[in-house]
Amino acid sequence: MNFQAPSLFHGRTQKKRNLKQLALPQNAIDGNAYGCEITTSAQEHGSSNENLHDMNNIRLGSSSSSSSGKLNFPKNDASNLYLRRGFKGKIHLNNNSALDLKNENRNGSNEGLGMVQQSFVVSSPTNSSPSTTTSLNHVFTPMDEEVSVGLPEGELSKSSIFRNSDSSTSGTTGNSIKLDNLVQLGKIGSGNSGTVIKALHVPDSRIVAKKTIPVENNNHLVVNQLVRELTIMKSVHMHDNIVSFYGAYYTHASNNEIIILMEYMNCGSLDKILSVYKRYVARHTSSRAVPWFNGLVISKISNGVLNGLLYLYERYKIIHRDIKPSNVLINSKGQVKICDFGVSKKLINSIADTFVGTSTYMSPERIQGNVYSIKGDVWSLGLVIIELVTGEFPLGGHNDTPDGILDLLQRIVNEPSPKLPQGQGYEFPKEMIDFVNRCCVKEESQRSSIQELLCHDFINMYKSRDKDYKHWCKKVKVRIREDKQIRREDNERVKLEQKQLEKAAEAATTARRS
Ligand SMILES: Nc1ncnc2c1ncn2[C@@H]1O[C@H](COP(=O)(O)OP(=O)(O)OP(=O)(O)O)[C@@H](O)[C@H]1O
Repeated sequence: MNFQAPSLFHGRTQKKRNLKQLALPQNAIDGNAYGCEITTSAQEHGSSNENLHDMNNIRLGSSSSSSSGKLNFPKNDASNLYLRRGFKGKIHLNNNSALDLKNENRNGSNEGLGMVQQSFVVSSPTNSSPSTTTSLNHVFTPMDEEVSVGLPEGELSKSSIFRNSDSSTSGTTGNSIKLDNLVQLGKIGSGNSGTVIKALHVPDSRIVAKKTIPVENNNHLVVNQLVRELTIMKSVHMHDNIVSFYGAYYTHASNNEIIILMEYMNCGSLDKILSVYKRYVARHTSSRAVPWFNGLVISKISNGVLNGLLYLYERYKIIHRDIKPSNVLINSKGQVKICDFGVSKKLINSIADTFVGTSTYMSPERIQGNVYSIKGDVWSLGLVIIELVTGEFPLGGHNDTPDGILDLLQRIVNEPSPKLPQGQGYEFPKEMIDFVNRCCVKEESQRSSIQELLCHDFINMYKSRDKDYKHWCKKVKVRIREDKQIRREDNERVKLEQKQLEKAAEAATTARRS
């Protein structure tokens, strides 16, 4: 493979976190479909190679003796390289070329080691043909060029919708994001309407979530309706409990798709956290795992969701209509935010299509086609809380799976209101039990309003516990990372075992033939 020494340091130093970006040209690393391998050696300044392969992150250089090691990259679009201050060494690419790495202290000494992060990009080579290019433009996987939606005359033009929100009450999101300036970091998840990936916005080192919604058959009706709804989303100013919207784009790729850029929430959605918790419990069967979703956490989540809903309604008359665990996001700063409001699901999928598995958080009045108010979202919140603390969707779990959507819908309408379980090892504060009961009232007019719930004792009793909740979020973040690592290792093990089995089968066939 041809390789030219790249301009390693892609300028920017983040002041706050002392981050620098290190960019390798796309083809600098001759990776294969499964990633690439880098050999490192740290011989100078007495740095040793810690070889801490932490997800996409590699940490180099700890304290004393010199050493070297191999680092295998999984198939990633980007990775981080952490160099301790004072680290000096070489990074050997598997094409026999080497890059010098230096991270000297200002005084050039090795004292006061501090972590400095260098990010570089290892693009998964879709086109593995060698290239000599060193242009930084080639480092970043270029996205499709955004194009006009082709709205009918008089409708919103590209410029009015396909830019990020400009100003807000609590600050500004600043410049618009260009898709070309994004580097994909990996898939976060996918839902009924599309796929969400994590991406790095290179100019300001901001991590964003990029949601792609395919629009089948160039359906202009759908596109135009989405554009109208995205316009509403764009107009929503920043709020502590609403995921910030950075922009929306319509692209002509192999298929047409709408791209929505939004704030990345680093602990993910409640459904994901619940899954991580379940796996954590399964791995710690011997020691009784402390429930993650305790009174404090549920109170803070409820408070965040209710405040977000109230803001959307009072300021914009928006009713969310789709409160469910995957639409409530958390970050390690202790923030709770709701997402996915405003984009009409019915345009993308019918109710039956959106019904996956055994859950729907729709209120009885909505199912029955009655007038739907913001209290429908209160019902959904009640179900979300029950699901978080029991680990099961309340109207369909515990080995009592409904027979399809019609059975589930009739359960919601005809069966008694869902409640928090009592006994069987469950213990909840009485305030929490009352709170959930007030959310899960089937008769809409009897159900508590958002304002009433925000004044409930269950919300007030944890008001002064922000610090504890923040601590919880940080811990959850660590557990998510551990879970990812364990699952990655498990996958690798399974792959290896499969390979070994295939080899053994091949050897047996060869032996039989001969
Ligand atoms: N801004 C974000 N930050 C971090 N993770 C996100 C963000 N937005 C979405 N996700 C994650 O991506 C997953 C997929 O989101 P998406 O909105 O496509 O579908 P969904 O909400 O799960 O289902 P549906 O399409 O039915 O609404 C979510 O479950 C969530 O875990």
